[in-house]
Amino acid sequence: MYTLLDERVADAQAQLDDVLKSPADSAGEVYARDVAAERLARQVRRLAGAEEGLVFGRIDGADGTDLHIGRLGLHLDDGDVPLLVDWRAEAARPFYAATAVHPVGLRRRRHLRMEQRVVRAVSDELLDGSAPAPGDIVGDGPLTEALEARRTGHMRAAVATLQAEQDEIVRSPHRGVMVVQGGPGTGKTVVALHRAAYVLYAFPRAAERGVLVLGPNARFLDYVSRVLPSLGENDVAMAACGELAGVTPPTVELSDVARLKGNLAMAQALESLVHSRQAPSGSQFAVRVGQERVCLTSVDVAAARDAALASGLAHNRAREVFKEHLIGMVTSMLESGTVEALAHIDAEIADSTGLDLDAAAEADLQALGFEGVAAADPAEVFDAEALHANLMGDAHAEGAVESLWPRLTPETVVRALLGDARTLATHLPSLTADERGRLLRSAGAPWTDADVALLDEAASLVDGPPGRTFGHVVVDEAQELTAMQWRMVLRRCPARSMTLVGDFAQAGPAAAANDWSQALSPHLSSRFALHTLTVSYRTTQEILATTRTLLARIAPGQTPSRSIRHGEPPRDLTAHPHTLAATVARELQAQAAAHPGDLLAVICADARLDDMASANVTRWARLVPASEARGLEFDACLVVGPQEIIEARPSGERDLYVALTRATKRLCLINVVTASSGP
Ligand SMILES: Nc1ncnc2c1ncn2[C@@H]1O[C@H](COP(=O)(O)OP(=O)(O)OP(=O)(O)O)[C@@H](O)[C@H]1O
Repeated sequence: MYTLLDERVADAQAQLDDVLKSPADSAGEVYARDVAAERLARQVRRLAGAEEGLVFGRIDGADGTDLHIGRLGLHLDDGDVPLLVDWRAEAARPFYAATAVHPVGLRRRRHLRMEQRVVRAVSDELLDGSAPAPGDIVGDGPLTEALEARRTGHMRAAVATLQAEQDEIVRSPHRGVMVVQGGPGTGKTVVALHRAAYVLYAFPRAAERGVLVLGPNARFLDYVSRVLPSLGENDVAMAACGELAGVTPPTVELSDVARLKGNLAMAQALESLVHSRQAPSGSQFAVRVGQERVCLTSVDVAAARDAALASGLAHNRAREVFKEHLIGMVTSMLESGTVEALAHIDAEIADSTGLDLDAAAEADLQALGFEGVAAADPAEVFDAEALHANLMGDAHAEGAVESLWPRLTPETVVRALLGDARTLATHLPSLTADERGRLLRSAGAPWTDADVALLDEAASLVDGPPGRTFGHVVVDEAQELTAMQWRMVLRRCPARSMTLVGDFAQAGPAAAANDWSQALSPHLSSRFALHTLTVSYRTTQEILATTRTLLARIAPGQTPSRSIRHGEPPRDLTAHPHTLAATVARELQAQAAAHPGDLLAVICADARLDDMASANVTRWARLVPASEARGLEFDACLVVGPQEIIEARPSGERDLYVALTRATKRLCLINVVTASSGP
C-alpha cells in the first residue's frame, strides 16, 4: 500500500511539474494552467497527508472476504478489488457499525496501529461469537488505548475508533442542518471534524464550494488544526467567528454589552438606520442644468426610492438605481419643457408676424435643394441620452443625490447607530434606556469582538452578501453564537448545509438561548435534525460525578453523560492568597514528577492569569483562562479558585463546569480562601 501511495504521490508531482513548465501565452491559458496546478498541488497534499496511519483497519466477512480500511482509497491499476478502502466509502461502513449483537456479516474487525511505516500493534474483535483462531489477536481495545494515550496539546483524528453512534452522524445522508449535542467529552468535536471530511468525500457539490469549520477562538482552532490534514483534507477553511468578517478587533466586549449586541433587535436597528438614509419621505430633489433649476417633488423622489428599493439591491448599489431614476425624471422634464417652450415660441411668432416657422424652414430647405425634407421635430432635436449621461456624471447632481441617499460603509453605519443616544432611541425602541446607555460608544472607541457581527450585518445591508460563501459549514461550540453571529454564519452558507455541535450547559456569557430551538428557530425555523451523544470519552466517572450537582443547577433538564473510564477521585486543596502560588507550584511539581510527560493545565479566572504567570506555572503546565477553556483537553487539570471563576462572569457556573471537565485523568481543585470566605 505504501509503495502504491509513493507511486501516486510521484505521479501527481510529475504531472504538477509538467503543468508548471507548460507554456501559457494568453491570459486564458495562464488561468487554465493555474487551475490545473492548484488541483494537482491539492492532490499531492492529500496523498502526502495520508502517510501517517495510512491503513488502520481490516474487516473479515463471515463469507471469507476481507477489506482493508484506511485514510484514502487505493486501487491497483488492473485490479477490480480495492487494495485499500477509504474510511468514508460505503464499503467501510461495517467497520464502524458492526457490534457483537449486530455483526452485519462480519466475523472479525481488526485494528492496526502503525508508526511511520511499521505495524506496531494489532487488535481483533470477534463479532460472530466464534472462539479465537490462531490468526486472531484479541487484546486491549484500540479505543481504550486511544483514550488512555497521553495528550499532546493537539487533538488526534479518531478515524480508527469512531463509535457506532458517532459514525452514524458522520456519514448521515442528511444534507441540511444537523445538530449534535452532548455533554463534555462525548466526541462532538470528533464528530464535527470527521463530518467535514465525510462531506468533502460524499457531497461533491458542497465540496466544490468549500467547507468551513468555525471555532470559538484561536486557541481552540490550534488545538483541532491537525485533525483534518491527517485525514488527507487540507483545504478546509478554519476560522473563529470574528475572522469571517475580515476584522480581528483588539478588544473583548463586556459580557452584558456583548449579549445586547448579539440580540436580533440589532439587525432590525441597523436595517432601520440604513433605511432612514434612503430618501426619507418628504425629500425633494433640485438640480441646476445650465441656467435652469429643475425641481422634483417629494412624490417624484418617493417613486425613485420605491423603484430603487424594489430592485432588492443593497444600499450602495440601489443608490445607482435611485440616481438613474431621478436623473431620468429630470431629463424627461427638461425634454417636455423644451418641446413646450419651442411650441410656445412658434405660436408667439405666428401670432405677431403671421409666419409659420416650420413651413418657412421647409421652404428654405426646398430652396436649397432638399426636396421633401421636413423641419426637425423639437423632440428629436433634444438629445435626451446625452443630457442623461451628462447629468449622471455631474458633480452638482451627485451632491444632491448624496444628500438624499448617501453612500455608506459598514463602519459609518455601526458608528452612527452606537455613537448617538437619540439614534439608538429611534432605532432600538425595544431596549430600555439603561440598555441603550450601555450600547453607547464614544467616537474614537476601538471595535470589540461583539461589534464584528454588527459590522458584518451592516456590510450586507450596504454592499450585499459576502463574496466568499461555502457549500458546508461546521460550527463547533455552537452554543456560543449570538443571534447576530448566526446571521453572519448563515450568510456564508446559502445552501443551508451545516453541522452544528455544542452543549448549552457550557454556554458562555453572550449566549442568550437555552436550547437549540431558541437559538436556531429565528433563522431556520425547525429545519434541523437533532442528535444526542451520550457517552463521555474524556472525563472519568469520578470527575463526572463531582460535576453532577453543578450540572443539575445549570442545566436542570440535562441527563448526565455516562463515562466509560475510571480514574482517581478529584482532589480538593485550599490556599490563602499569599500561599496560592507556592501551593500551585508544589502541586504541579508533584504531578510532573509522578506522571512525567503528561500534559498539565492550570485553569483560572481571567483576572488570576497574571498572578499565575508570575508564579511560573508555565514551566510545568499550560495556563488557560477559564473564558478560553471550551473544547480543550489535558491529561490533568488544576482548577485554581473555582469560586473566583463563578464570580468572574455572568456565566460563571457554566465556566466552572467547562473547567472541571477538561481533564482526561486527574483533576485538582485549589480553593482560594479569602478574608470574607473565612478560614
Ligand atoms: N471514537 C473515538 N475514538 C477515540 N477517541 C475519541 C472518540 N470519541 C471521542 N474521543 C476522544 O474523546 C475526547 C473528547 O472528544 P471531543 O473533544 O470531541 O468531545 P466534545 O464533546 O467536543 O467535548 P467538549 O464538549 O468538552 O468540547 C477527545 O480526546 C477525543 O479524541
